[in-house]
Amino acid sequence: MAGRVDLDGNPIKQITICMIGAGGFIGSHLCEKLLSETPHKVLAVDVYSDKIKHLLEPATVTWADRIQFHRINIKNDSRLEGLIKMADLTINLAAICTPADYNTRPLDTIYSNFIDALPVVKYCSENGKRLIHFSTCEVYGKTIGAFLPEDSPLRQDPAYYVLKEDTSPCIFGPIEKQRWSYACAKQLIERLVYAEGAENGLEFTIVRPFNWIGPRMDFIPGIDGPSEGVPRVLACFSNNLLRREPLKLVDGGESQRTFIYIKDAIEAVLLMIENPARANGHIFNVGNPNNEVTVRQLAEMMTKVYSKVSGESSIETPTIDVSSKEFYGEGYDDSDKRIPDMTIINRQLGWNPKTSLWDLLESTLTYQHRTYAEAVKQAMSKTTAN
Ligand SMILES: NC(=O)c1ccc[n+]([C@@H]2O[C@H](COP(=O)([O-])OP(=O)(O)OC[C@H]3O[C@@H](n4cnc5c(N)ncnc54)[C@H](O)[C@@H]3O)[C@@H](O)[C@H]2O)c1
Ligand SMILES: O=c1ccn([C@@H]2O[C@H](COP(=O)(O)OP(=O)(O)O[C@H]3OC[C@@H](O)[C@H](O)[C@H]3O)[C@@H](O)[C@H]2O)c(=O)[nH]1
Repeated sequence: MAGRVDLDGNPIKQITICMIGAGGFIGSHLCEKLLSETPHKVLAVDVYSDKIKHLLEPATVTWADRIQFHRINIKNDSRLEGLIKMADLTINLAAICTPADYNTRPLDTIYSNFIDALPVVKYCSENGKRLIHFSTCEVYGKTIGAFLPEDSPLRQDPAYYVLKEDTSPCIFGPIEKQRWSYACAKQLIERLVYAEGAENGLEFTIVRPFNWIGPRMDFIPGIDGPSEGVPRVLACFSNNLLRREPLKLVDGGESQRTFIYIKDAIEAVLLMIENPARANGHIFNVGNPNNEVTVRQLAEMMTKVYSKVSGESSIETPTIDVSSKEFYGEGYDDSDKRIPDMTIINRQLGWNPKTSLWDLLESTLTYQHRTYAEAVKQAMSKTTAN
């Protein structure tokens, strides 16, 4: 760790980071990276700590003095301001961010993504502290191309679908499509952070993750989360594969996504943390434009990869179609296509993703199989016995 320098060759000083939502998927990987590869200190804030338990158990770690866990619900805890004051940088990851919640729990979604984030922005601004705020690629909503006629040749033109931080509009559906409650709340908090920068000099960076995936994402229903819960697509499909049941394709699985390996994405976040002069005042897309698939193609690839890593043949009918109303309920809608433009992050931080979709699925599904296969088998045999 000695002699670490930033992108401009200046020595990197040790800092203290208040990480809110540190116990989640992204937070757990970021904590791991900071503790194992940097000298920085982490004040980890979350209501859960299961995903960072391995980093907190003193017997196993050499960095025990560099991480503190604070079990705090940021909705209503006066200790939050004190922690932000103690830190040089605050990273806010806390949010309700699973699509199954957006249309079924729109109030919780809006409160979590906007109202609960307000004090964090305010405390950073008032105390002159730097903030890295996690937004989402969902703020782009649908592409302009989605509104062109099906047979329009312009649909092939990147100008109509590549998503650019400084020029693309945010296109959401009508209010009754409550899917957009999340995107809209995230958009408003982005505008607030940006305005605090413009009017009060807040030093900020906004991150727009494009489908980061990998180990520890969400939960497997009935194993380490509620049996009726609906996680994001990686965990939904992993659950189906573990239980040897067909993967459910919502509305034909035609939506397109670009998936990035969590470990590649975390490299980008570390560059933002350690290069404030290059990251402050910017909004960054963080994704892998080379890993685009339809959800149907994702299902097919995950089926093949899971077969390889588990040694089990795939089932006869690997996928089934299901309507969004049946799967998510009333008010669901979808982003059609999400390709991040990489100009700004390339220019400011010289960062590029590395891992192909096949490779990231292979390591992630190996993890899923090792972590869950036995527990799923036991849970299923119990259900059959009953
Ligand atoms: N994973 C992705 O691909 C992705 C994509 C776009 C945006 N994001 C954004 O990145 C951030 C982190 O996402 P993630 O995938 O790690 O999600 P996650 O659900 O795994 O992590 C969020 C964490 O925040 C905590 N949290 C929520 N409300 C809290 C509160 N009131 N007080 C304290 N802790 C609270 C949760 O307990 C959880 O551990 C979110 O803001 C999300 O919107 C993620
Ligand atoms: O079992 C499933 C689950 C999901 N899907 C589909 O797979 C696609 C991806 O679904 P995900 O659950 O990963 O969620 P989305 O990509 O729509 O949104 C996510 O993207 C960015 C983040 O802000 C959030 O983490 C989340 O909103 C959607 O089209 C969804 O309808 C299925 O076809 N079957």
